[in-house]
Amino acid sequence: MMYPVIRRLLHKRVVLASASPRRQEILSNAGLKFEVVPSQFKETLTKASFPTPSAYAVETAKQKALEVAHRIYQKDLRAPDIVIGADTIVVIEGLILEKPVDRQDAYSMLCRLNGKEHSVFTGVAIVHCSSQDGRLHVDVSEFHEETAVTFSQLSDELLWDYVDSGEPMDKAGGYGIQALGSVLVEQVRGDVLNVVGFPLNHFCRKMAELHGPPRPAHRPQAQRDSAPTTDTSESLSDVAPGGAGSHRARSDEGRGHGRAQGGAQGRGHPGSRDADCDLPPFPTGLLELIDGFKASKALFTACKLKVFDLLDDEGPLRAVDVASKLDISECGAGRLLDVCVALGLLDKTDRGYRNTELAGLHLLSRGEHSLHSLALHCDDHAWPHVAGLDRALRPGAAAACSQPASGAEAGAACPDCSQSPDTKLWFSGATHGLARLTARQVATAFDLSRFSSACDLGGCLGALAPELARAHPGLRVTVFDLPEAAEHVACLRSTGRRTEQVRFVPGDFLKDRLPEADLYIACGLLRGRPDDGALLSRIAGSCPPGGGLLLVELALHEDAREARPGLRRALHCLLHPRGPERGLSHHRRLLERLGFADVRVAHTSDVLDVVLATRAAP
Ligand SMILES: Cc1cn([C@H]2C[C@H](O)[C@@H](COP(=O)(O)OP(=O)(O)OP(=O)(O)O)O2)c(=O)[nH]c1=O
Repeated sequence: MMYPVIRRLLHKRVVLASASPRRQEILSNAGLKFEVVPSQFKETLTKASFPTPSAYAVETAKQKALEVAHRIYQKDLRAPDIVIGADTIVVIEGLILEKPVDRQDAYSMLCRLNGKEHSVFTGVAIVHCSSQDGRLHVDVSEFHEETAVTFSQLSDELLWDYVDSGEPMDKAGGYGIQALGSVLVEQVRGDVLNVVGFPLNHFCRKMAELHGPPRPAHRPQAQRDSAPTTDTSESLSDVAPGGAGSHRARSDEGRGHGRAQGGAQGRGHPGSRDADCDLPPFPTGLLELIDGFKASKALFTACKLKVFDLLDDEGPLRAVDVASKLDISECGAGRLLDVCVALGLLDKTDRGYRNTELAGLHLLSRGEHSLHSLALHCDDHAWPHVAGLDRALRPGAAAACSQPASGAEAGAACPDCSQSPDTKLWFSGATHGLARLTARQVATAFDLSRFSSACDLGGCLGALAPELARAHPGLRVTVFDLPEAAEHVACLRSTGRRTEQVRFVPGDFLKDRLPEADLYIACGLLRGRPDDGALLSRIAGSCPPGGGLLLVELALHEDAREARPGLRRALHCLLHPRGPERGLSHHRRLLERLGFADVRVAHTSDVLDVVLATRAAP
């Protein structure tokens, strides 16, 4: 069972700004998918300046979360959707106790708590982030939860024994109720998870309030910020009778940050029912899925018309000007531009439409991180493929692709595979922006310091080599690709990137002798290639014992429970009904058969998986 509101967050980039293993465990157990980025905020706020201890905890939680949100934004130039911060304090007789600084301090704290009741407060900050005008925009929601804990009367000896266990040191008030510290506790009133560091129940209610569809007008909204109430299941339900209008209202509240970055944001929960009118939960997420193809097509069309280029050059522009400059109808232009606004790709101002930061970064036809060609590729190749999906799934259409690959026409190696959108994608140049966006993650996915030379087969469109050189200053990188690919590497030279470590060697990795190296890199070369074993065996033949092979592939991830990677892989397989299913286990088996050992995997992003294998001694 998963809280509906947690399910709604599965497609958002959620970050927990905490190093606390307890908080991580509580949120993981609830099914939330999140990244952990511990906060570097120094907990030095002046306690006396806060009207209440809880206000101090809430402010500390907020500062923790904001520090992480700003750090991520500075690093990625992309706002995460949600950053969660928390701070737990113990309060006895008005005195705030945080983590003990040493054993004596821990003992003193425990003595204060001995035989008495105290309060544990956890302040929580939920920071919704978006990027506006090139700056991070935050919308902070906060709350606190209080739990009363009573200690038994305990002997000095027991308290010292407990201090000597080491448990108190990283915990507010010097005890951990979830472990050995439970022997100290006689009574708890309230949410015990709040004591352990995170008030999950209150968090879910708060999130339901923030992310749930508006409740029907005839049922007044319950007061949510009070202590835990008994209507938990009701308040967490997805129920929102109404129709499409209810979703619209949610977007209008300004909670649409990251609209263009995720997929369905919630799914109907068949288990919960509105007791009053016996309607099923309103399937907001499902309707978003049903409409998803229209959103994609609008984005593709705007890219094809170069709307974003035009607005970058001349914006802000009104619909009438966009229409005349692109030679489309005024009414059509207005509608397309408004859809782009709703998708978070354009802003509508008094002076006309202009690109959002997301569109400016990724949807112009030029630019280092442009995904424009990827969008065009999806429109031209993946779209017709998806449109014919029902035919491809019919019996008889599922025979495994068995034609051998030949020569350097990698994308056209097999007629069936050549029709597969993702295979073409790697070879069409459409992934240039994607390759650039992911190159750093790939280059740093593993410690490669034991290698002195690397050979990037196929060159990965010139994107990976400079990142490898940057991340591993001792590594010489050879890009081995067809002569016509030399321009990719040459153009890096003109951009002044670190290139003294990088050289280009022309050749066909399917036919020619591979340049010597102790690390071979095959980026996007295997997927859709029926003879992937033959290519890997060529590499194995050149790789010295102790040498490595770095494989980078789309959607190898086999764990369908992982929301985004799982979905990506499932969609990939669906689009390749005639291709063999090749996930991590296939590659692992193949590599081991070819004499590679210690096969390790890094899931670098939602998009790529990186595998590092070491050539065993013969
Ligand atoms: C009272 C009590 C606290 N604690 C923990 C919860 C918190 O992790 C910790 C209080 O310290 P915090 O400063 O709230 O959190 P933290 O330093 O562990 O992590 P971060 O600042 O990165 O978010 O005490 C228990 O684990 N059990 C308990 O019974």
